[in-house]
Amino acid sequence: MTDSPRRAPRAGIHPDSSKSWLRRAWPIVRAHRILLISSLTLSFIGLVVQVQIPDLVRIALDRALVDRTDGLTGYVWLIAGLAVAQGVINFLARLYLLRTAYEMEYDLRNVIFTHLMRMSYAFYDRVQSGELISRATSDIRAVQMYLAFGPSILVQCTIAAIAFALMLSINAPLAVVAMLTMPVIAVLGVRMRRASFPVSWLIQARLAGVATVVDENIQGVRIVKAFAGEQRQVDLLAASADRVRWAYTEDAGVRSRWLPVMDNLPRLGLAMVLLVGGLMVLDGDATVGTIVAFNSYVLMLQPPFRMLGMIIMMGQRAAASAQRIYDILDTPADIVDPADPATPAPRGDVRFEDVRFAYPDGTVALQGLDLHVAPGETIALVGATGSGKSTVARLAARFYDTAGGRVLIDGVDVRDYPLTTLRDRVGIVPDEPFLFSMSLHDNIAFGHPTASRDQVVAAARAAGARGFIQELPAGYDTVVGERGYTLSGGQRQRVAIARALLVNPPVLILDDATSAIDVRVEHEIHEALRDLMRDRTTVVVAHRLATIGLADRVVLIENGRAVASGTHTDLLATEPRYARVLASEVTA
Ligand SMILES: Nc1ncnc2c1ncn2[C@@H]1O[C@H](COP(=O)(O)OP(=O)(O)OP(=O)(O)O)[C@@H](O)[C@H]1O
Repeated sequence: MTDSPRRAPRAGIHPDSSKSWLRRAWPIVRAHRILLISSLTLSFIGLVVQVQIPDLVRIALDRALVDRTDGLTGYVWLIAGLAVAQGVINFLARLYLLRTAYEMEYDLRNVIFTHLMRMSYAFYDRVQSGELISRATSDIRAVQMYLAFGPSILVQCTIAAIAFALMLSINAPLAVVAMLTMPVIAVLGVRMRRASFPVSWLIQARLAGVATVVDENIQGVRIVKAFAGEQRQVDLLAASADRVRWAYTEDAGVRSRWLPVMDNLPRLGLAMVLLVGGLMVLDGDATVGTIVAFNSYVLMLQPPFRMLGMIIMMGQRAAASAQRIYDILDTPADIVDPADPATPAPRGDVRFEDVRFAYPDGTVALQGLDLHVAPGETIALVGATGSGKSTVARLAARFYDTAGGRVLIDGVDVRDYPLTTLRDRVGIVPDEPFLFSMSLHDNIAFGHPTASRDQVVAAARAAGARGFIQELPAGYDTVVGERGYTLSGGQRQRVAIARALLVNPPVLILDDATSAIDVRVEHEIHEALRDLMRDRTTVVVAHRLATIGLADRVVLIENGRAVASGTHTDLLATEPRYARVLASEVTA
Protein backbone atom coordinates (compact mmCIF):
# COMPACT_ATOMS: atom_id res chain seq x y z
CA MET A 1 0.00 0.00 0.00
CA THR A 2 1.23 3.46 -0.82
CA ASP A 3 0.96 6.30 1.65
CA SER A 4 -2.21 8.29 1.13
CA PRO A 5 -1.81 12.05 0.81
CA ARG A 6 -5.16 12.54 2.54
CA ARG A 7 -5.50 13.01 6.26
CA ALA A 8 -6.56 10.02 8.30
CA PRO A 9 -9.81 10.39 10.26
CA ARG A 10 -9.05 12.25 13.49
CA ALA A 11 -11.29 10.05 15.58
CA GLY A 12 -13.70 7.16 15.40
CA ILE A 13 -16.90 6.09 17.08
CA HIS A 14 -16.58 4.89 20.67
CA PRO A 15 -16.72 1.08 20.57
CA ASP A 16 -18.83 0.67 23.73
CA SER A 17 -22.30 -0.03 22.34
CA SER A 18 -23.95 0.41 25.75
CA LYS A 19 -23.28 4.16 25.61
CA SER A 20 -25.82 6.60 24.15
CA TRP A 21 -25.40 7.47 20.48
CA LEU A 22 -24.17 10.95 21.30
CA ARG A 23 -21.55 9.73 23.76
CA ARG A 24 -20.33 7.29 21.15
CA ALA A 25 -20.04 10.06 18.56
CA TRP A 26 -18.35 12.34 21.04
CA PRO A 27 -14.75 11.49 20.04
CA ILE A 28 -15.48 12.90 16.58
CA VAL A 29 -16.92 16.11 18.02
CA ARG A 30 -13.96 16.40 20.40
CA ALA A 31 -11.50 15.96 17.55
CA HIS A 32 -12.88 19.10 15.92
CA ARG A 33 -13.64 21.02 19.09
CA ILE A 34 -11.33 23.95 18.32
CA LEU A 35 -13.09 24.71 15.07
CA LEU A 36 -16.52 24.10 16.61
CA ILE A 37 -15.87 26.19 19.71
CA SER A 38 -14.42 29.01 17.58
CA SER A 39 -17.52 28.97 15.45
CA LEU A 40 -19.87 28.91 18.44
CA THR A 41 -17.97 31.70 20.18
CA LEU A 42 -18.05 33.86 17.07
CA SER A 43 -21.71 33.18 16.56
CA PHE A 44 -22.34 34.10 20.21
CA ILE A 45 -20.44 37.39 19.81
CA GLY A 46 -22.30 38.09 16.57
CA LEU A 47 -25.63 37.57 18.30
CA VAL A 48 -24.65 39.74 21.26
CA VAL A 49 -23.83 42.51 18.77
CA GLN A 50 -27.12 41.90 16.99
CA VAL A 51 -29.06 42.20 20.24
CA GLN A 52 -27.53 45.61 20.88
CA ILE A 53 -28.79 47.13 17.66
CA PRO A 54 -32.53 47.50 18.53
CA ASP A 55 -31.52 48.98 21.89
CA LEU A 56 -29.33 51.53 20.11
CA VAL A 57 -32.20 52.36 17.76
CA ARG A 58 -34.35 52.91 20.84
CA ILE A 59 -31.81 55.30 22.41
CA ALA A 60 -31.31 57.09 19.10
CA LEU A 61 -35.04 57.59 18.59
CA ASP A 62 -35.67 58.77 22.12
CA ARG A 63 -32.66 61.03 22.46
CA ALA A 64 -32.13 62.35 18.94
CA LEU A 65 -35.73 62.58 17.69
CA VAL A 66 -38.03 62.84 20.70
CA ASP A 67 -35.92 64.57 23.39
CA ARG A 68 -33.51 66.16 20.88
CA THR A 69 -30.69 65.97 23.44
CA ASP A 70 -28.28 64.09 21.14
CA GLY A 71 -27.21 64.23 17.49
CA LEU A 72 -28.57 61.55 15.11
CA THR A 73 -25.55 60.85 12.91
CA GLY A 74 -23.41 59.45 15.71
CA TYR A 75 -26.02 56.73 16.32
CA VAL A 76 -26.40 56.04 12.61
CA TRP A 77 -22.64 55.47 12.25
CA LEU A 78 -22.53 53.33 15.35
CA ILE A 79 -25.43 51.15 14.20
CA ALA A 80 -23.97 50.84 10.69
CA GLY A 81 -20.58 49.92 12.19
CA LEU A 82 -22.13 47.27 14.43
CA ALA A 83 -24.08 45.87 11.49
CA VAL A 84 -20.89 45.53 9.45
CA ALA A 85 -19.06 43.94 12.41
CA GLN A 86 -21.95 41.53 12.90
CA GLY A 87 -21.84 40.65 9.21
CA VAL A 88 -18.13 39.83 9.34
CA ILE A 89 -18.47 37.85 12.56
CA ASN A 90 -21.44 35.89 11.22
CA PHE A 91 -19.56 35.16 8.01
CA LEU A 92 -16.65 33.67 9.98
CA ALA A 93 -18.95 31.81 12.36
CA ARG A 94 -20.84 30.24 9.49
CA LEU A 95 -17.66 29.37 7.63
CA TYR A 96 -16.20 27.64 10.68
CA LEU A 97 -19.45 25.86 11.43
CA LEU A 98 -19.73 24.47 7.91
CA ARG A 99 -16.07 23.48 7.98
CA THR A 100 -16.63 21.66 11.26
CA ALA A 101 -19.62 19.88 9.77
CA TYR A 102 -17.71 18.77 6.68
CA GLU A 103 -14.62 17.73 8.66
CA MET A 104 -16.84 15.56 10.85
CA GLU A 105 -18.57 14.17 7.78
CA TYR A 106 -15.16 13.33 6.30
CA ASP A 107 -14.19 11.42 9.44
CA LEU A 108 -17.48 9.54 9.62
CA ARG A 109 -17.31 8.63 5.95
CA ASN A 110 -13.76 7.35 6.28
CA VAL A 111 -14.48 5.40 9.44
CA ILE A 112 -17.47 3.69 7.83
CA PHE A 113 -15.77 2.98 4.52
CA THR A 114 -12.66 1.63 6.22
CA HIS A 115 -14.87 -0.69 8.22
CA LEU A 116 -16.82 -1.75 5.13
CA MET A 117 -13.59 -2.60 3.34
CA ARG A 118 -12.63 -4.90 6.21
CA MET A 119 -15.90 -6.79 6.10
CA SER A 120 -15.87 -10.26 4.62
CA TYR A 121 -17.82 -11.81 1.77
CA ALA A 122 -20.28 -13.20 4.30
CA PHE A 123 -21.27 -9.67 5.33
CA TYR A 124 -21.88 -8.63 1.72
CA ASP A 125 -23.90 -11.81 1.13
CA ARG A 126 -26.30 -10.56 3.82
CA VAL A 127 -26.45 -6.80 3.35
CA GLN A 128 -28.00 -5.01 0.39
CA SER A 129 -25.66 -2.61 -1.34
CA GLY A 130 -28.38 0.04 -1.79
CA GLU A 131 -28.87 0.10 1.95
CA LEU A 132 -25.14 0.53 2.55
CA ILE A 133 -24.94 3.39 0.07
CA SER A 134 -27.84 5.11 1.81
CA ARG A 135 -26.12 4.73 5.17
CA ALA A 136 -22.94 6.10 3.76
CA THR A 137 -24.71 9.23 2.50
CA SER A 138 -27.96 10.34 4.11
CA ASP A 139 -27.31 8.82 7.53
CA ILE A 140 -23.89 10.45 7.75
CA ARG A 141 -25.45 13.74 6.73
CA ALA A 142 -28.15 13.50 9.42
CA VAL A 143 -25.60 12.82 12.15
CA GLN A 144 -23.23 15.51 10.95
CA MET A 145 -26.03 18.11 10.80
CA TYR A 146 -27.02 17.48 14.37
CA LEU A 147 -23.49 17.38 15.74
CA ALA A 148 -22.52 20.68 14.13
CA PHE A 149 -25.77 22.63 13.82
CA GLY A 150 -27.34 21.44 17.07
CA PRO A 151 -24.92 23.40 19.28
CA SER A 152 -25.26 26.41 17.00
CA ILE A 153 -29.04 26.43 17.42
CA LEU A 154 -28.57 26.13 21.18
CA VAL A 155 -26.33 29.20 21.10
CA GLN A 156 -29.10 31.06 19.29
CA CYS A 157 -31.52 30.00 22.00
CA THR A 158 -29.26 31.26 24.78
CA ILE A 159 -29.11 34.59 23.03
CA ALA A 160 -32.88 34.75 23.39
CA ALA A 161 -32.32 34.69 27.15
CA ILE A 162 -29.83 37.54 26.90
CA ALA A 163 -32.20 39.58 24.78
CA PHE A 164 -34.99 38.93 27.26
CA ALA A 165 -32.78 40.10 30.13
CA LEU A 166 -31.99 43.27 28.19
CA MET A 167 -35.68 43.86 27.49
CA LEU A 168 -36.49 43.33 31.17
CA SER A 169 -33.94 45.97 32.10
CA ILE A 170 -35.51 48.41 29.64
CA ASN A 171 -39.15 47.83 30.42
CA ALA A 172 -40.14 44.76 32.41
CA PRO A 173 -43.94 44.69 31.79
CA LEU A 174 -43.51 45.26 28.06
CA ALA A 175 -40.78 42.60 27.97
CA VAL A 176 -43.21 40.07 29.34
CA VAL A 177 -45.83 41.07 26.76
CA ALA A 178 -43.29 40.85 23.94
CA MET A 179 -42.26 37.35 25.01
CA LEU A 180 -45.80 36.05 25.46
CA THR A 181 -46.05 34.49 22.02
CA MET A 182 -42.61 32.87 22.14
CA PRO A 183 -43.51 29.81 24.23
CA VAL A 184 -46.52 29.30 21.95
CA ILE A 185 -44.23 29.44 18.90
CA ALA A 186 -41.89 26.95 20.55
CA VAL A 187 -44.70 24.55 21.45
CA LEU A 188 -46.26 24.81 17.99
CA GLY A 189 -42.81 24.30 16.42
CA VAL A 190 -42.28 21.14 18.42
CA ARG A 191 -45.78 19.89 17.59
CA MET A 192 -45.36 20.60 13.91
CA ARG A 193 -42.08 18.68 13.84
CA ARG A 194 -43.65 15.84 15.78
CA ALA A 195 -46.46 15.70 13.26
CA SER A 196 -44.14 15.89 10.28
CA PHE A 197 -41.41 13.60 11.62
CA PRO A 198 -43.06 10.30 10.68
CA VAL A 199 -43.91 11.70 7.26
CA SER A 200 -40.41 12.98 6.64
CA TRP A 201 -39.13 9.59 7.72
CA LEU A 202 -41.46 7.99 5.20
CA ILE A 203 -40.19 10.39 2.54
CA GLN A 204 -36.60 9.30 3.19
CA ALA A 205 -37.51 5.63 3.01
CA ARG A 206 -39.51 6.09 -0.17
CA LEU A 207 -36.80 8.17 -1.80
CA ALA A 208 -34.40 5.33 -1.04
CA GLY A 209 -36.95 3.01 -2.70
CA VAL A 210 -36.95 5.13 -5.86
CA ALA A 211 -33.17 5.23 -5.81
CA THR A 212 -33.05 1.44 -5.62
CA VAL A 213 -35.39 1.06 -8.60
CA VAL A 214 -33.41 3.59 -10.64
CA ASP A 215 -30.08 2.09 -9.62
CA GLU A 216 -31.10 -1.48 -10.36
CA ASN A 217 -32.61 -0.58 -13.72
CA ILE A 218 -29.63 1.44 -14.82
CA GLN A 219 -27.27 -1.34 -13.73
CA GLY A 220 -29.49 -3.92 -15.35
CA VAL A 221 -30.51 -1.85 -18.37
CA ARG A 222 -29.09 -4.43 -20.77
CA ILE A 223 -31.30 -7.15 -19.35
CA VAL A 224 -34.33 -4.85 -19.27
CA LYS A 225 -33.84 -4.15 -22.97
CA ALA A 226 -33.09 -7.75 -23.83
CA PHE A 227 -36.46 -8.76 -22.43
CA ALA A 228 -38.25 -5.67 -23.77
CA GLY A 229 -39.14 -4.86 -20.17
CA GLU A 230 -38.81 -1.08 -20.50
CA GLN A 231 -42.50 -0.28 -20.05
CA ARG A 232 -42.86 -2.61 -17.08
CA GLN A 233 -39.85 -1.04 -15.39
CA VAL A 234 -41.10 2.48 -16.15
CA ASP A 235 -44.39 1.48 -14.50
CA LEU A 236 -42.46 0.15 -11.54
CA LEU A 237 -40.67 3.45 -11.19
CA ALA A 238 -43.95 5.36 -11.59
CA ALA A 239 -45.46 3.34 -8.74
CA SER A 240 -42.45 4.06 -6.60
CA ALA A 241 -42.46 7.77 -7.52
CA ASP A 242 -46.16 7.88 -6.72
CA ARG A 243 -45.47 6.68 -3.20
CA VAL A 244 -42.95 9.52 -2.82
CA ARG A 245 -45.48 12.01 -4.18
CA TRP A 246 -48.07 10.82 -1.66
CA ALA A 247 -45.63 11.21 1.23
CA TYR A 248 -44.58 14.69 0.06
CA THR A 249 -48.23 15.74 -0.25
CA GLU A 250 -48.89 14.55 3.29
CA ASP A 251 -45.87 16.53 4.45
CA ALA A 252 -47.15 19.62 2.62
CA GLY A 253 -50.52 19.13 4.36
CA VAL A 254 -48.89 19.07 7.79
CA ARG A 255 -46.80 22.12 6.99
CA SER A 256 -49.65 24.14 5.56
CA ARG A 257 -51.71 23.46 8.66
CA TRP A 258 -49.03 24.67 11.05
CA LEU A 259 -46.91 27.20 9.24
CA PRO A 260 -49.50 29.98 8.73
CA VAL A 261 -50.26 29.94 12.46
CA MET A 262 -46.58 30.03 13.30
CA ASP A 263 -45.94 32.79 10.79
CA ASN A 264 -48.78 34.93 12.12
CA LEU A 265 -48.04 34.61 15.81
CA PRO A 266 -45.19 37.15 15.70
CA ARG A 267 -47.64 39.62 14.14
CA LEU A 268 -49.92 39.04 17.08
CA GLY A 269 -46.91 39.71 19.28
CA LEU A 270 -46.25 42.98 17.43
CA ALA A 271 -49.87 44.06 17.87
CA MET A 272 -49.71 43.28 21.58
CA VAL A 273 -46.51 45.27 22.00
CA LEU A 274 -48.11 48.16 20.10
CA LEU A 275 -51.25 48.03 22.24
CA VAL A 276 -49.64 47.67 25.67
CA GLY A 277 -46.59 49.79 24.74
CA GLY A 278 -48.80 52.43 23.15
CA LEU A 279 -50.92 52.71 26.28
CA MET A 280 -47.74 52.95 28.37
CA VAL A 281 -46.40 55.69 26.10
CA LEU A 282 -49.66 57.59 26.47
CA ASP A 283 -49.34 57.24 30.24
CA GLY A 284 -45.70 58.34 30.06
CA ASP A 285 -44.40 54.93 31.27
CA ALA A 286 -42.58 54.06 28.04
CA THR A 287 -40.95 55.77 25.10
CA VAL A 288 -41.68 55.42 21.37
CA GLY A 289 -38.15 54.14 20.92
CA THR A 290 -38.93 51.27 23.29
CA ILE A 291 -41.89 50.16 21.16
CA VAL A 292 -39.72 50.21 18.02
CA ALA A 293 -36.93 48.30 19.77
CA PHE A 294 -39.30 45.70 21.18
CA ASN A 295 -40.83 45.20 17.75
CA SER A 296 -37.37 44.28 16.49
CA TYR A 297 -36.86 41.91 19.39
CA VAL A 298 -40.13 40.13 18.73
CA LEU A 299 -39.05 39.51 15.13
CA MET A 300 -35.47 38.67 16.07
CA LEU A 301 -36.36 36.15 18.75
CA GLN A 302 -38.93 34.05 17.00
CA PRO A 303 -36.52 32.06 14.76
CA PRO A 304 -34.66 30.52 17.73
CA PHE A 305 -37.97 29.49 19.27
CA ARG A 306 -39.13 28.02 16.00
CA MET A 307 -35.86 26.13 15.78
CA LEU A 308 -36.46 24.37 19.06
CA GLY A 309 -38.83 22.10 17.19
CA MET A 310 -36.25 21.60 14.49
CA ILE A 311 -33.50 20.66 16.90
CA ILE A 312 -35.74 18.01 18.47
CA MET A 313 -36.52 16.56 15.06
CA MET A 314 -32.88 16.69 13.97
CA GLY A 315 -32.00 14.89 17.18
CA GLN A 316 -34.50 12.12 16.52
CA ARG A 317 -33.35 11.70 12.95
CA ALA A 318 -29.69 11.77 13.93
CA ALA A 319 -30.29 9.17 16.65
CA ALA A 320 -31.95 6.81 14.17
CA SER A 321 -29.26 7.41 11.55
CA ALA A 322 -26.49 6.96 14.09
CA GLN A 323 -28.02 3.68 15.16
CA ARG A 324 -27.97 2.40 11.60
CA ILE A 325 -24.36 3.49 11.19
CA TYR A 326 -23.41 1.86 14.49
CA ASP A 327 -25.10 -1.36 13.39
CA ILE A 328 -22.49 -1.57 10.65
CA LEU A 329 -19.58 -0.47 12.80
CA ASP A 330 -20.58 -2.89 15.57
CA THR A 331 -20.59 -5.84 13.18
CA PRO A 332 -17.10 -7.18 13.74
CA ALA A 333 -14.98 -8.07 10.76
CA ASP A 334 -14.79 -11.85 11.00
CA ILE A 335 -11.91 -12.36 8.60
CA VAL A 336 -9.00 -10.54 10.17
CA ASP A 337 -5.24 -10.78 10.53
CA PRO A 338 -4.07 -13.33 13.10
CA ALA A 339 -2.43 -12.25 16.34
CA ASP A 340 0.65 -14.30 15.59
CA PRO A 341 1.06 -14.31 11.80
CA ALA A 342 3.20 -16.77 9.88
CA THR A 343 4.79 -16.12 6.49
CA PRO A 344 6.57 -19.24 5.25
CA ALA A 345 8.62 -19.10 2.06
CA PRO A 346 6.28 -19.13 -0.95
CA ARG A 347 6.25 -22.44 -2.84
CA GLY A 348 2.76 -22.72 -4.22
CA ASP A 349 1.60 -25.74 -2.23
CA VAL A 350 -2.19 -25.90 -1.70
CA ARG A 351 -3.85 -28.38 0.62
CA PHE A 352 -7.47 -28.82 1.73
CA GLU A 353 -7.85 -31.17 4.70
CA ASP A 354 -11.34 -32.49 5.36
CA VAL A 355 -12.80 -29.03 4.71
CA ARG A 356 -16.43 -28.43 5.61
CA PHE A 357 -18.19 -25.22 4.79
CA ALA A 358 -21.70 -23.75 4.58
CA TYR A 359 -22.61 -20.25 3.37
CA PRO A 360 -24.11 -17.82 5.90
CA ASP A 361 -27.61 -18.66 4.65
CA GLY A 362 -26.99 -22.28 5.57
CA THR A 363 -26.31 -23.70 2.09
CA VAL A 364 -23.84 -26.50 2.54
CA ALA A 365 -21.10 -26.18 -0.08
CA LEU A 366 -18.21 -28.40 1.04
CA GLN A 367 -18.53 -31.53 3.11
CA GLY A 368 -15.17 -33.04 3.86
CA LEU A 369 -13.11 -31.95 0.86
CA ASP A 370 -9.55 -33.28 0.64
CA LEU A 371 -7.32 -31.88 -2.07
CA HIS A 372 -3.61 -31.43 -2.56
CA VAL A 373 -2.08 -29.40 -5.36
CA ALA A 374 1.71 -29.69 -5.50
CA PRO A 375 3.89 -26.67 -6.28
CA GLY A 376 3.98 -26.00 -10.01
CA GLU A 377 1.11 -28.34 -10.76
CA THR A 378 -1.87 -27.33 -12.91
CA ILE A 379 -5.12 -28.98 -11.98
CA ALA A 380 -8.61 -28.67 -13.37
CA LEU A 381 -11.61 -28.81 -11.05
CA VAL A 382 -14.52 -30.43 -12.83
CA GLY A 383 -17.97 -31.00 -11.43
CA ALA A 384 -21.67 -30.44 -11.81
CA THR A 385 -23.04 -26.97 -11.30
CA GLY A 386 -23.27 -26.12 -7.59
CA SER A 387 -20.86 -28.93 -6.64
CA GLY A 388 -18.56 -26.48 -4.82
CA LYS A 389 -15.79 -25.60 -7.30
CA SER A 390 -15.95 -21.83 -6.85
CA THR A 391 -16.19 -22.33 -3.11
CA VAL A 392 -12.77 -24.03 -3.22
CA ALA A 393 -11.32 -20.88 -4.79
CA ARG A 394 -12.99 -18.61 -2.22
CA LEU A 395 -11.72 -20.63 0.72
CA ALA A 396 -8.17 -20.81 -0.65
CA ALA A 397 -8.00 -17.00 -0.53
CA ARG A 398 -9.85 -17.00 2.81
CA PHE A 399 -12.80 -14.96 1.64
CA TYR A 400 -14.70 -17.17 4.09
CA ASP A 401 -13.47 -19.26 7.00
CA THR A 402 -14.06 -22.98 7.00
CA ALA A 403 -16.54 -24.54 9.42
CA GLY A 404 -14.32 -27.59 9.83
CA GLY A 405 -10.98 -28.88 8.56
CA ARG A 406 -8.13 -26.71 7.33
CA VAL A 407 -6.93 -24.95 4.22
CA LEU A 408 -3.15 -24.81 4.05
CA ILE A 409 -1.02 -22.72 1.73
CA ASP A 410 2.65 -23.68 1.78
CA GLY A 411 1.94 -25.83 4.82
CA VAL A 412 0.45 -23.02 6.90
CA ASP A 413 -3.24 -22.57 7.74
CA VAL A 414 -4.68 -19.65 5.77
CA ARG A 415 -5.98 -18.24 9.06
CA ASP A 416 -2.39 -17.79 10.21
CA TYR A 417 -1.37 -15.56 7.30
CA PRO A 418 -1.56 -11.78 7.31
CA LEU A 419 -4.43 -11.20 4.87
CA THR A 420 -2.40 -9.09 2.43
CA THR A 421 0.31 -11.76 2.25
CA LEU A 422 -2.28 -14.46 1.63
CA ARG A 423 -4.04 -12.50 -1.09
CA ASP A 424 -0.67 -11.76 -2.73
CA ARG A 425 0.02 -15.49 -2.68
CA VAL A 426 -3.31 -16.70 -3.97
CA GLY A 427 -4.45 -14.81 -7.07
CA ILE A 428 -8.04 -15.33 -8.15
CA VAL A 429 -9.65 -14.50 -11.45
CA PRO A 430 -13.43 -14.78 -11.05
CA ASP A 431 -15.74 -15.79 -13.87
CA GLU A 432 -17.42 -12.39 -13.91
CA PRO A 433 -14.53 -9.97 -13.85
CA PHE A 434 -15.31 -6.61 -12.31
CA LEU A 435 -13.42 -3.74 -13.86
CA PHE A 436 -13.36 -0.25 -12.43
CA SER A 437 -14.22 2.78 -14.53
CA MET A 438 -10.61 3.84 -14.86
CA SER A 439 -7.89 3.32 -17.47
CA LEU A 440 -6.91 -0.17 -18.58
CA HIS A 441 -3.44 0.50 -17.18
CA ASP A 442 -4.89 1.28 -13.76
CA ASN A 443 -7.23 -1.70 -13.92
CA ILE A 444 -4.37 -4.08 -14.67
CA ALA A 445 -2.14 -2.43 -12.06
CA PHE A 446 -4.90 -2.59 -9.42
CA GLY A 447 -3.04 -4.99 -7.14
CA HIS A 448 0.31 -3.29 -7.71
CA PRO A 449 -0.43 0.40 -8.31
CA THR A 450 3.20 1.42 -8.73
CA ALA A 451 3.80 -1.03 -11.59
CA SER A 452 5.54 0.43 -14.63
CA ARG A 453 3.96 0.49 -18.07
CA ASP A 454 6.38 -2.29 -19.12
CA GLN A 455 5.16 -4.53 -16.30
CA VAL A 456 1.56 -3.81 -17.23
CA VAL A 457 2.25 -4.59 -20.89
CA ALA A 458 4.02 -7.84 -19.95
CA ALA A 459 1.03 -8.95 -17.87
CA ALA A 460 -1.36 -7.96 -20.67
CA ARG A 461 0.71 -9.93 -23.18
CA ALA A 462 0.64 -13.06 -21.00
CA ALA A 463 -3.11 -12.70 -20.61
CA GLY A 464 -3.60 -12.37 -24.37
CA ALA A 465 -4.88 -8.81 -23.91
CA ARG A 466 -2.07 -6.91 -25.58
CA GLY A 467 -3.43 -7.16 -29.10
CA PHE A 468 -6.84 -5.64 -28.51
CA ILE A 469 -5.55 -3.01 -26.10
CA GLN A 470 -3.04 -1.80 -28.70
CA GLU A 471 -5.82 -1.39 -31.20
CA LEU A 472 -7.83 0.89 -28.92
CA PRO A 473 -7.36 4.60 -29.79
CA ALA A 474 -5.99 5.46 -26.36
CA GLY A 475 -4.33 2.06 -25.77
CA TYR A 476 -3.62 1.42 -22.11
CA ASP A 477 -4.98 4.84 -21.21
CA THR A 478 -8.45 3.95 -22.47
CA VAL A 479 -10.92 4.46 -19.68
CA VAL A 480 -13.35 1.57 -19.59
CA GLY A 481 -17.01 2.29 -18.91
CA GLU A 482 -18.62 1.38 -15.62
CA ARG A 483 -17.82 -2.23 -14.71
CA GLY A 484 -15.88 -2.44 -17.95
CA TYR A 485 -19.04 -2.68 -20.04
CA THR A 486 -17.36 -0.97 -22.99
CA LEU A 487 -15.30 -4.14 -23.49
CA SER A 488 -16.44 -7.53 -24.69
CA GLY A 489 -16.83 -10.34 -22.15
CA GLY A 490 -13.68 -12.05 -23.37
CA GLN A 491 -11.70 -8.79 -23.33
CA ARG A 492 -12.82 -8.14 -19.76
CA GLN A 493 -11.70 -11.60 -18.74
CA ARG A 494 -8.30 -11.08 -20.30
CA VAL A 495 -7.86 -7.77 -18.47
CA ALA A 496 -8.84 -9.53 -15.25
CA ILE A 497 -6.27 -12.27 -15.89
CA ALA A 498 -3.60 -9.63 -16.56
CA ARG A 499 -4.57 -7.95 -13.29
CA ALA A 500 -4.02 -11.19 -11.37
CA LEU A 501 -0.77 -11.98 -13.20
CA LEU A 502 0.77 -8.61 -12.46
CA VAL A 503 0.80 -9.45 -8.75
CA ASN A 504 2.68 -12.62 -9.77
CA PRO A 505 1.03 -14.93 -7.25
CA PRO A 506 2.60 -18.36 -6.68
CA VAL A 507 -0.92 -19.82 -6.70
CA LEU A 508 -3.29 -18.76 -9.45
CA ILE A 509 -6.93 -19.79 -9.46
CA LEU A 510 -8.88 -19.23 -12.64
CA ASP A 511 -12.53 -19.63 -11.68
CA ASP A 512 -13.95 -20.32 -15.09
CA ALA A 513 -12.07 -17.18 -16.07
CA THR A 514 -11.74 -18.07 -19.71
CA SER A 515 -15.38 -18.95 -20.37
CA ALA A 516 -15.88 -15.98 -22.70
CA ILE A 517 -12.55 -16.37 -24.47
CA ASP A 518 -12.37 -18.49 -27.58
CA VAL A 519 -10.53 -21.75 -27.30
CA ARG A 520 -7.62 -20.72 -29.53
CA VAL A 521 -6.90 -17.57 -27.48
CA GLU A 522 -7.36 -19.54 -24.28
CA HIS A 523 -4.74 -21.97 -25.48
CA GLU A 524 -2.35 -19.07 -26.18
CA ILE A 525 -3.00 -17.69 -22.71
CA HIS A 526 -2.21 -21.01 -21.10
CA GLU A 527 0.93 -21.35 -23.22
CA ALA A 528 2.02 -17.90 -22.06
CA LEU A 529 1.19 -18.81 -18.47
CA ARG A 530 3.19 -21.99 -18.78
CA ASP A 531 6.23 -20.12 -20.08
CA LEU A 532 5.98 -17.25 -17.67
CA MET A 533 5.51 -19.23 -14.52
CA ARG A 534 6.93 -22.62 -14.60
CA ASP A 535 6.80 -22.84 -10.85
CA ARG A 536 3.31 -21.45 -10.50
CA THR A 537 0.55 -23.63 -9.12
CA THR A 538 -2.58 -23.20 -11.16
CA VAL A 539 -6.11 -24.32 -10.38
CA VAL A 540 -8.63 -23.91 -13.17
CA VAL A 541 -12.33 -24.36 -12.69
CA ALA A 542 -13.10 -25.87 -16.07
CA HIS A 543 -16.29 -26.11 -18.05
CA ARG A 544 -14.67 -26.84 -21.40
CA LEU A 545 -12.81 -29.83 -22.66
CA ALA A 546 -10.10 -27.56 -24.11
CA THR A 547 -9.51 -26.03 -20.69
CA ILE A 548 -9.36 -29.45 -19.06
CA GLY A 549 -6.77 -30.46 -21.66
CA LEU A 550 -4.37 -27.85 -20.33
CA ALA A 551 -4.25 -29.38 -16.87
CA ASP A 552 -1.74 -31.95 -15.60
CA ARG A 553 -4.46 -33.54 -13.52
CA VAL A 554 -8.22 -33.39 -13.16
CA VAL A 555 -10.03 -33.47 -9.83
CA LEU A 556 -13.70 -34.38 -9.90
CA ILE A 557 -15.83 -32.55 -7.36
CA GLU A 558 -19.20 -33.93 -6.35
CA ASN A 559 -21.45 -32.60 -3.58
CA GLY A 560 -18.63 -30.68 -1.93
CA ARG A 561 -16.12 -33.54 -1.99
CA ALA A 562 -13.20 -34.46 -4.24
CA VAL A 563 -14.35 -37.87 -5.39
CA ALA A 564 -11.74 -38.75 -8.00
CA SER A 565 -8.43 -37.52 -9.33
CA GLY A 566 -6.24 -38.42 -12.29
CA THR A 567 -5.43 -37.49 -15.86
CA HIS A 568 -8.33 -36.78 -18.13
CA THR A 569 -7.73 -40.01 -20.06
CA ASP A 570 -7.46 -42.16 -16.93
CA LEU A 571 -10.60 -40.71 -15.38
CA LEU A 572 -12.52 -41.11 -18.58
CA ALA A 573 -11.56 -44.74 -18.67
CA THR A 574 -12.05 -45.59 -15.00
CA GLU A 575 -14.58 -43.19 -13.51
CA PRO A 576 -18.18 -43.35 -14.81
CA ARG A 577 -19.16 -40.28 -12.74
CA TYR A 578 -16.54 -38.24 -14.60
CA ALA A 579 -17.89 -39.35 -17.94
CA ARG A 580 -21.38 -38.39 -16.80
CA VAL A 581 -20.29 -34.89 -15.73
CA LEU A 582 -18.42 -34.42 -19.00
CA ALA A 583 -21.50 -35.41 -20.91
CA SER A 584 -23.86 -33.08 -19.04
CA GLU A 585 -21.73 -30.11 -17.95
CA VAL A 586 -18.68 -29.77 -20.10
CA THR A 587 -18.66 -28.33 -23.61
CA ALA A 588 -16.25 -29.29 -26.31
N1 LIG B 1 -22.75 -16.49 -1.66
C1 LIG B 1 -23.44 -17.62 -1.52
N2 LIG B 1 -24.40 -17.70 -0.58
C2 LIG B 1 -25.12 -18.83 -0.41
N3 LIG B 1 -24.95 -19.94 -1.13
C3 LIG B 1 -24.01 -19.92 -2.09
C4 LIG B 1 -23.22 -18.76 -2.34
N4 LIG B 1 -22.37 -19.04 -3.35
C5 LIG B 1 -22.63 -20.32 -3.71
N5 LIG B 1 -23.60 -20.85 -2.96
C6 LIG B 1 -24.14 -22.23 -3.02
O1 LIG B 1 -23.08 -23.12 -2.63
C7 LIG B 1 -23.06 -24.28 -3.43
C8 LIG B 1 -21.72 -24.42 -4.14
O2 LIG B 1 -21.56 -23.30 -5.01
P1 LIG B 1 -20.29 -23.09 -5.93
O3 LIG B 1 -20.41 -21.70 -6.49
O4 LIG B 1 -19.07 -23.43 -5.22
O5 LIG B 1 -20.57 -24.14 -7.08
P2 LIG B 1 -19.78 -24.37 -8.44
O6 LIG B 1 -19.40 -25.81 -8.46
O7 LIG B 1 -18.70 -23.38 -8.62
O8 LIG B 1 -20.96 -24.12 -9.48
P3 LIG B 1 -20.87 -23.56 -10.99
O9 LIG B 1 -20.17 -24.58 -11.80
O10 LIG B 1 -22.32 -23.44 -11.37
O11 LIG B 1 -20.18 -22.24 -10.91
C9 LIG B 1 -24.25 -24.13 -4.39
O12 LIG B 1 -25.32 -24.84 -3.83
C10 LIG B 1 -24.54 -22.64 -4.40
O13 LIG B 1 -25.91 -22.42 -4.61
